[in-house]
This record gives sequence, C-alpha cells and structure tokens, in this order.
Amino acid sequence: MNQLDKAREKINAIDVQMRELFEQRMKAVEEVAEYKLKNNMKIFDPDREAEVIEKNSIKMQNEKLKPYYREYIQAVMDISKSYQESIVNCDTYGYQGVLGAFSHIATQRLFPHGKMKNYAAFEGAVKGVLNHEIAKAVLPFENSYTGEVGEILDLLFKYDVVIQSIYDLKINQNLLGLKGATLCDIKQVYSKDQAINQCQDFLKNFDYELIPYANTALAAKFVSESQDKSKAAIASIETAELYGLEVLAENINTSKDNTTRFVVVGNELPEDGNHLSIVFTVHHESGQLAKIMQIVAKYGFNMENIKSRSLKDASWQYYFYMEIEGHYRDEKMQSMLEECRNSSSNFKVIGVYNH
Ligand SMILES: O=C(O)C(=O)C[C@]1(C(=O)O)C=C[C@@H](O)C=C1
Repeated sequence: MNQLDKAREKINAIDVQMRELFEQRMKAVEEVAEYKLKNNMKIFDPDREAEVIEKNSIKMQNEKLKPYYREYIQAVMDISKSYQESIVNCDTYGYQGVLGAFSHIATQRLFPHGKMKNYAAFEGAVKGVLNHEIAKAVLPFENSYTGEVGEILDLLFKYDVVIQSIYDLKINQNLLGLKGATLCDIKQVYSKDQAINQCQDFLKNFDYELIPYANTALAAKFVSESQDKSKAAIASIETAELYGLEVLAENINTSKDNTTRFVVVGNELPEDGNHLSIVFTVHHESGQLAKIMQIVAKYGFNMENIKSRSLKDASWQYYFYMEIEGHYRDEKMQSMLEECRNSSSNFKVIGVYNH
C-alpha cells in the first residue's frame, strides 16, 4: 500500500465517523427547528454562530488550521440553516403578484391549508424554492388565449428547479364596482390590458373609457379605495370579495374557454408521473434537432409539444423544450432519455407530472 492509499484509508475511516456525527448533528438541528417554529423564532442566530465558531476554534491545537476550521464550521451551520428552512417552510407556497391575482387564486386552490408568500418577480419565487424559503412556487406557464409565458421556461432552463405538477385555472373576468353602483354609473374601467382585450365583445356595448392598469387585482384595489361609483375594474370574483366590491357583470370574457396553465415548481423530481418535460441544446448543424425527435419516435413515445426559446447569453441560438407522454421511471423511457442526453447538450429533465 503506497502513501496515498494509506492516507485515503485513514480519510475513509474518519469520513464514516463524520457522517455519523453529521446525522446526529442534523437530528439535533431538527429539534432546534421545531422549537423555533413553535416559538416563532428566527432560524438565523448570528450571536449563537459567533459563539459556536469562537468556542471551537479557540481549542484547535493546530494554529494553521484555524481559518479553515472557521470556514468549515460556518459551512456546517449554513447547511443546518438550509435544512431548518426546509422544515419550517414545508407548508409555505409562493407565487408572483399581489393578493387576488390569478397566481394567488391558483395557489390557494392548490394548497388551501398552506401558508402563502408572494414575490414581486418570477425569479424571486424560483430562488425562494432553491433556498427553501418556500416549499413550492406556483407559476403561470401558458394561457389558452395569450400563449406561453416564456419567462417561466427560461427560469426552468436556468435554475435547478423542476415541475412537479400542473394545474389548469379557468380564467373568468368580471366587471366589479362599488356597492350600489350600476352598469349605467360606470364611466371608467381599469384592468390589465390583456384582461380588457379578453372582454372586448362585452365592452363594445358600452361607452366606457378603458384604462390599462398593472394587473387585475391592483385595478380592483384602486377602484375600492377610490370610493368613486363611476369607476369599475375587470378582475376575478375572488378579488371582489377581497376588496369589498360588487360584481356588476359576471363572466364577461369573450372566450369562455380562457384557461391559464400553472406549473407547481419544487426542488426534486417526483417519483413518477405520466408526462415529462425536457430541455436541451443541439449543435448548429443540419439534422441535429431531427435526431432527437427520431430518438423519441424510435422508442415509440408521443412528443406532445415542442418549443424553442432564444439563449440569453448567445445571440441567435436557441434551446428546445419538449413534452413527452410516458412514465419517467420506465426502463424504456430511461434508455430514451439517455440517448437524447448523449446526442445533445445542456440536457435536463425539468418536469415529471400527471396530465
Ligand atoms: O442554535 C441554533 O439556534 C440553531 O439554529 C443551530 C445553528 C447550528 O447549526 O449550529 C444554526 C443556525 C443558527 O444561526 C445558529 C446555530
């Protein structure tokens, strides 16, 4: 046995002990998390961290190792915080937007007993999943009327989060006004431009001034706060309840099939589902994309959807998104994915879900 082998043998034995100690430490950390949750305490305790570092590093025999030890124990506590976040936030769900927005409604319907956290931007919600601030994020993926929400796909390509399920929310727009107002009182209508467009057939019967607003929920809030009976908003029924408004006209969208598909995004791929989504790039050469499609066809899987999106850091180059019908854990599926992975770059399974 040479020197390297001997040293590695020692490391192996130490790693066994450290693994066991790590598990014991994390067990104690679980108890801390439970206590903090019950007593509404913050996970991060800077004084305690300073104490842990100080008390331990002062006893180090090898002076040279002190700075490395500080780094090490800090990393251990960072891991501990991340684990505690996942325990404390296991029933917190995130969405982008304000109370009453369709993302909020979808989140509420999916997780009626969960806690909610809203984010100003989609990216914030995705990062919230990554750092365990929330268990999952509910994000709009596609609307049957206005098409895909490309930004969400870009985030799934960029970050290591995955689609765990999908939820289709029927979007019904309503004309909301102050209590006691009638359709004849209304002079101005506020809403998101897309919502106004979705209700054109209804609106052309009236001579309302149409005023675009940041989003439907904020438009309803504005009308409620204005206390002006000549103002109305186009928004959901839930928003009417939230801001104490009356429904002046119900379900006024032209297309009665207006649906938004939401994706529930988390950190781990579910065990199984009857659909999956992949992303990848291919070389800029003839037939490269066709090759991937042929692999899917060769294995007999049904490709349900394919999209391309531009790569943000390479002009005029694209990545591809594909939805495939089939079970992720099937041996045949695994072989097919392996072949696709070998014939492409940046390959990732970004979702396993039921449809
Ligand atoms: O002692 C605590 O309060 C903990 O939460 C445990 C712990 C640790 O892992 O040692 C983790 C996070 C805190 O910032 C301080 C210490």
